[in-house]
Amino acid sequence: METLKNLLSPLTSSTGPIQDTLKLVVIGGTVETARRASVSAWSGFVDSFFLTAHFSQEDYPYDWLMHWLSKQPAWGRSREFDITTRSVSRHGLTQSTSGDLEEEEEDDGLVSSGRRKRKVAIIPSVDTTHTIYYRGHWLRITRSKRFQDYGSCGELKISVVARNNDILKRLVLEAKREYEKDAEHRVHIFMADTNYGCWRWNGARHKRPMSSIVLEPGVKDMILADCKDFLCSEDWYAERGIPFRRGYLLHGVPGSGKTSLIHSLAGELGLDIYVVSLSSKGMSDNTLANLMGNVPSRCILLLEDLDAAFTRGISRDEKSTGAPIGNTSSSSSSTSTSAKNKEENDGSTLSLSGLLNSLDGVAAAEGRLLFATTNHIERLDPALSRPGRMDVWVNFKNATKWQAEGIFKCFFPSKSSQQASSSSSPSTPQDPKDPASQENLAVPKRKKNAVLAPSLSDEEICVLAKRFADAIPDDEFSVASLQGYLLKNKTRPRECVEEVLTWIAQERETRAKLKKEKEEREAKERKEAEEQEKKEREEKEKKEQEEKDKTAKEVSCSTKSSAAPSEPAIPEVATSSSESESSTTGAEADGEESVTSEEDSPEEKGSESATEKTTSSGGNETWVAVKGHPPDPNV
Ligand SMILES: Nc1ncnc2c1ncn2[C@@H]1O[C@H](COP(=O)(O)OP(=O)(O)OP(=O)(O)O)[C@@H](O)[C@H]1O
Repeated sequence: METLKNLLSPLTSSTGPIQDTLKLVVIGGTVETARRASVSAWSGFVDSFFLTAHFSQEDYPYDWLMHWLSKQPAWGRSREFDITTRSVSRHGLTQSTSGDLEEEEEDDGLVSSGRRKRKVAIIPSVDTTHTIYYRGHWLRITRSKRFQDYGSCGELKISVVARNNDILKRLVLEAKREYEKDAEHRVHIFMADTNYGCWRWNGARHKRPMSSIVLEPGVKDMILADCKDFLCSEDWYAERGIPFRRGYLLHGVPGSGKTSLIHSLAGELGLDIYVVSLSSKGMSDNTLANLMGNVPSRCILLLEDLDAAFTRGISRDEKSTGAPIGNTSSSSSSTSTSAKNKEENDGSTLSLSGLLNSLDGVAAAEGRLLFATTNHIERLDPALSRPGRMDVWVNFKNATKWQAEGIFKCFFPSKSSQQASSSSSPSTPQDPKDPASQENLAVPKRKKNAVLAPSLSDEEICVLAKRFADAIPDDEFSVASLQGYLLKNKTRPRECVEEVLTWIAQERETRAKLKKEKEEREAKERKEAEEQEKKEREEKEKKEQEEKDKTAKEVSCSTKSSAAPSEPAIPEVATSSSESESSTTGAEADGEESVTSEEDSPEEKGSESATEKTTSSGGNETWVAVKGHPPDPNV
C-alpha cells in the first residue's frame, strides 16, 4: 500500500513536470475531440443541404458530364490535376479545351519526319474534390475510381446546395446536348468484350463522308434510304407486330468497301457502331446473347466476317470448301471433331442456334440496324441469311471501270471542286451518271506543310480519270488495290495514268507468283499430311497387333492352368509368331515333334500331341500346343 502511494505521489501532488504533461494531454485530447465532433456535426449539417448525384462510367451520363467538365475553364485553373497524352479519349478531353495544353502549331520537322506531336490535356485528378460555379450554384465535384473484377470503373459525384434537383437535371441535359453536338463529327465504336460479356468503348473515329465511298450508281442511296425509313418506322412495325429490327448482309470480295460503307452510314445516320467478331476467343452462346441484349436501341450492330465463326479452320480463299462446320448434317464425326478442336483452341463455344437466338430471340434488342459482312456467302447457313434476319443483301464486287473513274476523281479533285469545298458552298446539282459529280467529293483539309497534288482543271481531271478507267479491266482488281496504287501516286495524277498499265502487269505477275507459291505450299502440306496419316495408321496397326498378341498370351496361360489339375501340361507353348518360331526351331534342333498348323498337318489333329489355333490376326497366327490332351473347347 505504501509502495502504491509512493508511486502515485508525483501525479497527485500539486506540482511536478509529469502532472503538467498529463494535464496538457487531457486538455489537448478534449479540445481535439470537441473539434472533430463539431466539424463532423457541421459537415453533416452542411451535407443535409446538399443534393448529390452519382454517375458511373458504365452509363452515358458519365461521358456527357466528363465531356462537359473538360470544357469548363475552372478545370484549367484547378490546383490539382492529372496530365494525359492519351490521344483518343471517350470524354473528348483532348479536344481544344480551356485546360488543354495543345499547341497551336505543329512542328514541321516532326510532321515531316512522320512523327506527330502528342497532345497533352489536363484532366481533374482522382479522389480530389473540385468546386465549379454553374448558373448561380457552387458544384462540388469528386471523381473517383471503383475497383471491380475486370478493372477499375470511374465514378463522378456532383453535389450542389439547392432546394430541389432542377439544377442537376439542367446540368445533365446541357452536358448531353454538348456531347451530342461534338459527337456530330465522330462515330463512336464499341467492341464486344467476350471475357466479361460487355461492351467496351474503342474510340471515336471521324465521320467518313458517303461521297468517299464509290459504289455502283444507286447502291449507297438505296441502303441509306432503307436505313432512314426503318429508323422512323417504329410505330409501323409495332402496329403489325413485327419485331423492330432490320438486317443487312454485305457480301463479296475483300477490299470492296463493305466496312467502309457501314462506317459512313453510321456517320450519316448519327449512330454508334457496336462490333462483334463471332470468331473471337471465348465467344459463347451466353456471351453473345448478353451482348446482343445490351446494345442501345438506336445503333449499328456489326457482325464481322459472319462465315468465320463456323469455319475457323478454313482459310479465306475461294478454294476452301466453306461448309459451315457447326451445321452440316453429314460427316458428323468430322464436324464434332472440328467443333471440339475449335473449342480446345480458343475456348469458343458459339453454336449456330445460339447465334440465331441472339439475333432474334426474345432478349434481342429492338431498333438496331444489324449489318453482317462476309467474303463467302456460300458458307452461310440459309437460316442465318433468311429474310427477317438479313432483309437486304448487297453484293460487293471487284472494281468496275465506273468505280475506277470515281475513285480517281476522289483522289484528284479538280480545281473547281477544291474551291467549292473550301468556300463550303452548298452542293451543286448532281449528275447521277458521272462518278465525279455524283456527290460532293470530299476534299480533305490540308495541313500547311502537306505535299500538294497539282491542281488540275475539270477537263484534264475528267480526261485522266477516263484514261485511268479505260486501262483498268472490269472486275479484276478490288477498289482497295486501286486505292493502294493511287495512294502511291497521290501527288502525281498524270504519271499515275501513264504508269497504270505497268502497274497492272506487275500486279498480275505478283498474283501469278503468289498463286504458284500457294499451290506449291498446299501441295507440300498435303503431302506432309498424307505421310503423317500413313505413319499414324501404321503405328495404330502395330499397337493393335501388340494388343492381340498380349491377349493371346493371356489365353494360352489360362489354357495351361485349366489343363494343370488333370495332368501337368507340357511346357511347350508358343504364344506369338516369334515365340512359335523360336520354339519350332528349338524342337527341330532337339529332334522333337515341331508345332505346325492344322492345314499343314491335318493328320495330327486328335493325336496324342494336339495343337489348337487360338487367335489369328494381321497375318500372325498364335498356336497353343497341349500334349496328351484333346483341344480344350473353352479356349
Ligand atoms: N467502294 C469503295 N469506295 C471507296 N473506298 C473503298 C471502296 N472499297 C474499298 N475501299 C477502300 O479500301 C480499303 C478497304 O475497304 P473495306 O475495309 O471497306 O473493305 P471490305 O470490303 O470491308 O474488306 P474485307 O472484306 O476484307 O473486310 C479502305 O481503306 C477503303 O477506303
